[in-house]
Parts: sequence; structure tokens; C-alpha cells
Amino acid sequence: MSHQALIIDDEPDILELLDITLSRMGIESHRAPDLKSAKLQLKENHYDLCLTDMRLPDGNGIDLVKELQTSKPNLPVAVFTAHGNMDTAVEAMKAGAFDFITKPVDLELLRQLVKSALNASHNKTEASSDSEHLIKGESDQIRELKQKIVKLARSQAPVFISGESGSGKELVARSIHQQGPRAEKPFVAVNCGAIPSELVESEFFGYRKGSFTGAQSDKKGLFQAANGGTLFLDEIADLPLDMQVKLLRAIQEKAVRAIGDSTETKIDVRILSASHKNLPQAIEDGTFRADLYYRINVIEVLVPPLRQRGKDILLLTDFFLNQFAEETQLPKATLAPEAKTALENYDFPGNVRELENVLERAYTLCENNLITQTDLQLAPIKHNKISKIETPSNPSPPTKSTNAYDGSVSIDEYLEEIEKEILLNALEDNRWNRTSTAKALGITFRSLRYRLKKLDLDND
Ligand SMILES: Nc1ncnc2c1ncn2[C@@H]1O[C@H](COP(=O)(O)OP(=O)(O)OP(=O)(O)O)[C@@H](O)[C@H]1O
Repeated sequence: MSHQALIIDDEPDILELLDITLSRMGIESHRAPDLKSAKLQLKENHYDLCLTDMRLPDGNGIDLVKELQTSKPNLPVAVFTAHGNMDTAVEAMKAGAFDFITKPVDLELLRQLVKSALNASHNKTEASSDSEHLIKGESDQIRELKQKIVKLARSQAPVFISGESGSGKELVARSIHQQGPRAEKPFVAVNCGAIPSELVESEFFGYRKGSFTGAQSDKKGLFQAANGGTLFLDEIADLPLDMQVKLLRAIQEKAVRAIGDSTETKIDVRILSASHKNLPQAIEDGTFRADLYYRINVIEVLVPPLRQRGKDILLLTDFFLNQFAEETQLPKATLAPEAKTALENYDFPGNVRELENVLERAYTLCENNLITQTDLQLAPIKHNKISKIETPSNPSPPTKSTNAYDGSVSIDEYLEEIEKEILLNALEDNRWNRTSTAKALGITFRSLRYRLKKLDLDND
């Protein structure tokens, strides 16, 4: 059965052009010059794709995008925006639009967009099972995250993934890619902090032969390598400022220019990015551009720290122990009860990656395949969870939320740990925004800064 699309625009020439392009792709299109007629047709027919202009004689395309999110959540809607008007594009994607395309319409980009959209609606049934495989966890936080991923996978909007180091940000990015219409195309992950600043541009955009000494042949950049697929920019906060401008341009124009090239090449890449740093803070500090943040952060996903995932600690433990046994072809290790308790009480500053490393080391060290608390070599009290109660938005007095003081460390150290815990929880709750953290804690900004410094938490 051939696909059907609804195209909504008040300019007959554009409708004609779209109709011809789509019919060459085997897609039958219905035309609507305004919202009223579009809504009528949406009621009467089944569509696989909807393309709408933003400004229509009887209203705004974005209202239709919003409405369709509830009435037809599986129908991909893309919007046309005036050239250079990224604000509208961002607004439309936040409202649930699948993607945007600027006018005058580039037919190559249009064809790519249409293919992605059709794949997206085609893929949705297989989607959720993939994520189950990749991201382990049954906690409410992880369930919610997985549901969000299924939705995000269908859109083409840039997603910013925030979360502590080792919490699984890259895994989330992979999952979004794998469940989306680009799954068959490349997923290219790049650690922005690991590329020397003088090489960033050529790594990203490539270069032409002879463009500088040593450029002996053409080289493709990461954007080109990811064409049709997804480019995952990890540690994006580490990108040098001049490169941030070029990245912004590439995202806006959907085009890149290799070093030494006189022309731009259109590229179709979905941008996912991540950082464990607080980007709003980086903007305040002048190390990150606000306009780039606005573009890459159309949708934000927060990966929760492992210590907030309750039963997932032991579930992941089991998963990793199974994995080690499989890899080594040796019997699976078991955990002594006190080792289990120690893991459950540990706060994992390095999150899932740390758990994996701790277990791998313990698996190697343990005797008779039984992992004891000693084998785990967890950091001393410094990193232990003192409180099991998550209080930060309204911190209760330490006496309520802490275990009894047992004299194993000095009282000062003990109190410092409590203070640290409260500060970290409050920071996390306020997305590392210091101004709101101070407010939530009822202390001044200066006092918060002083405490962070004193407790050696001021490392950003
Ligand atoms: N929910 C999970 N289920 C299974 N494995 C996980 C999960 N979360 C993370 N991992 C594993 O933990 C390790 C770290 O994850 P990942 O690299 O995605 O974290 P990250 O947040 O991107 O880290 P960084 O901040 O250092 O870039 C990887 O080996 C990953 O496969």
C-alpha cells in the first residue's frame, strides 16, 4: 500500500512542488490551503506524514502540531519555517514536531526528511523492546526514562542529555538512535573534550586535499560520517568557543563546509549531545554560548544518578556478574549478604561505570567465587550514603535523616559528610544552579559558595 501525506500551505506553487516531489517517491499527497481544511481531511483520512507551513491564513501551524500530539500521537508532523528563523523551528520541535525544513525548500533535504518520517512511523512497534535490552533497570526513574526515549526516538529534535559522569548518557543516546528511523544509519559518538582544539574543525567538517600542509587527500569529517544517522557530541561543554559558532551554523543551515572547500554540503544528521557539566553555569561563566545551548537543548533528558535508583543497584550487579561469567566462561560469582548491603548503601559518585569497575575488580580478587565486602574495596565513609532519605528540596535537620553517629570517625568529619550530602542533594535537585540551590537551602549565594569551597565541592 502506498503512503499518504497531508501537505498544508497557502501557496499553491509550494503545494505543487511538494506534490510532485512526494509522488516521485511513491507517496500520494492531499493538499490543504488552511487549517480548517487540514483538520477536516485529518478526520476523514489516514496519513503517514503531515507537512505544514507555520503561518496559515486561519491560524498557526504550531497549534496543529500541538493538537496532533494528543489526537494522532503517531503521526509525524514536520513544519516549514522561514529561512533563518530557528526560533520557530525550536518552538515547533518542543511542541512535538518531528523535524523542520526551511524555505525555500531544498528538495534533497525534503526527501531525507520524508524518508526518516516514514521510517519513524514504521519502526514504532519494535522500538520499546530494544531499549529494554540496552538500558538495564526497573526503578521508576529508569522506566520513565525508557518511555521518554521511545518518544524522543521518533522526533528529529536535538536532545541534550544531562547527568553525572558514568550514569549512562551515551547509552541513552544510542538507545534514542537505535529506536528511531535512523537506526540503520551510522551512530557516531565523539568526545569533544578529547580532540585537541586545533584539530576540532577538521575532525568535525573534514578537509580538502591540499588545503594545508599535510592534507594529502580529502578527509571526511564526523558530520559527513554520520550523514543520514546520528552525531552524538559527548562532553559538549568542552568544545572551544570558536568551534561552538561553527557547530551552531552547521545545525542551523543543515550544511557543512570542509576546510579548503568553496561550497557547502547539505547534511542530514540528528544531533544528540551530553555533558556532566552544568551548561547554564558555563553560559554564566562565559565558556559556553547561550545560542548554541538553546539549539542543542530543544529537549532535555536527565539521566538519574545510580544512588537514586534503589533496587537497580542489585539488578545491575546481577547483570554485570552474568556478563563477566559469560566473558570469562567461568561460573558466575555470588555476593555475600554484607557485600550486598554495602553496595546498596554506597553512593557511587562514578555511577554505573564505577559499579561495573568495582565488580570487575572484586570478581578477579574474590575466592571461591564469593564476593565479600572486603573484595569490593568501596571507598571509606567519604563516599558512603549517610542518608537514605532524599530531602533536598526541603532539607530536614540532619538528625532526622541520618544514621546514628557511631564514633568511627571524628565528629567534625561526620558533620562535614552530612553537610556535603545535603549540599549535593540540593544541587542535584536544582540542576546545579547555584542561585536556586542557595535559595532552596535558605542561605545566601555567598554562603553556599563558601561551603562548597570548604568541602572541596567547588571543582567546576
Ligand atoms: N542502565 C544501564 N544498564 C547497563 N549498562 C549501563 C547502564 N548505564 C550505564 N551502563 C554502562 O556503564 C558504562 C558507562 O555508561 P556511559 O558511557 O553511557 O555513561 P556516560 O554518562 O556517558 O559517562 P561519561 O559522563 O563519562 O561520558 C558503560 O559501560 C555502559 O554500558
